[in-house]
Amino acid sequence: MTLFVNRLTHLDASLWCPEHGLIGASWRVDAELDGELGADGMLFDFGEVKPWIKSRLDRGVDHTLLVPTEAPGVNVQECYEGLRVRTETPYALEVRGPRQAFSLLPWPAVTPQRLAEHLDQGLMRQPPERVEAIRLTLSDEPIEGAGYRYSHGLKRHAGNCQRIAHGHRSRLHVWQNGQRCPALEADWAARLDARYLVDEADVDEGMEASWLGRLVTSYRAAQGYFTMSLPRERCVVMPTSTTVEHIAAWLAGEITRETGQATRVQAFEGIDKGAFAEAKP
Ligand SMILES: Nc1nc2c(c(=O)[nH]1)N=C([C@H](O)[C@H](O)COP(=O)(O)OP(=O)(O)OP(=O)(O)O)CN2
Repeated sequence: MTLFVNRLTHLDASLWCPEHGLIGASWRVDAELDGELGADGMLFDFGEVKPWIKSRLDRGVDHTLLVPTEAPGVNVQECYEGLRVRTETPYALEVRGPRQAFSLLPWPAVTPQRLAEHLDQGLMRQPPERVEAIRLTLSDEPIEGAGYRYSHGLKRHAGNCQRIAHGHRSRLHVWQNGQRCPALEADWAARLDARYLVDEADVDEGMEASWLGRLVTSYRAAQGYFTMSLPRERCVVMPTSTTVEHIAAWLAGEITRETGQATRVQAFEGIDKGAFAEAKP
């Protein structure tokens, strides 16, 4: 017998892509489970499937930086903070932070298919009674218009959003005069795609970093000390923290300033949630 649970949860993470560098990802998680029925006529109570899988994903890869350790130029070392990840191509990045902020994956590149198989194997190490196999499917939300894949860290968040390099793949909706503005949406999504969004308060303004065209950001949060260095051109510095409320307000303000028109923005943080904001000239 095979049981299925669609839209079981979402996974939000960042990954190192040998082609594009640091990118945010949000995947919808669907699950299939194989096994024999028990005396109650069930394979595994739906009420238990979801918390079992979600709790393991939340304690594992969710809100981590997914590091393909066999990708060209990727180097991982233990360090005082926990782990240090360095990359070379397509650009040099260094991230340091507590061990649990990283998922080290022995592959040349992270793909949703490989990650799903890896998660299946992890879940099957301690399967519930009667479950003989599990297959997760990770899929991107279909985005018919503009979308962008950003990374960030929220140092004040009590949970895993405090990790300096986690991210999301998000829609962007913009209205002016009551009409959606696809050209503005595409323009701003392109400006934010594969970018690191950072609060200016968390930028270390060292002379050396600015001469080399790099941005260094660091902070202490409940899980430990985090620091990251990457090319300045890969970052978008905001005057506030990078909660989705602030991203929406910042976008509405910037678009209004550039176009001279009142603007309403719906910013998403991954799939199916986010914030609205409005600005006037
Ligand atoms: N009001 C806000 N709440 C939260 C924000 C935010 O910007 N505004 N941001 C975060 C984190 O950035 C986090 O990445 C979002 O994580 P999320 O997917 O919501 O995590 P959950 O585990 O809470 O949700 P599930 O999708 O159910 O796993 C957090 N909160």
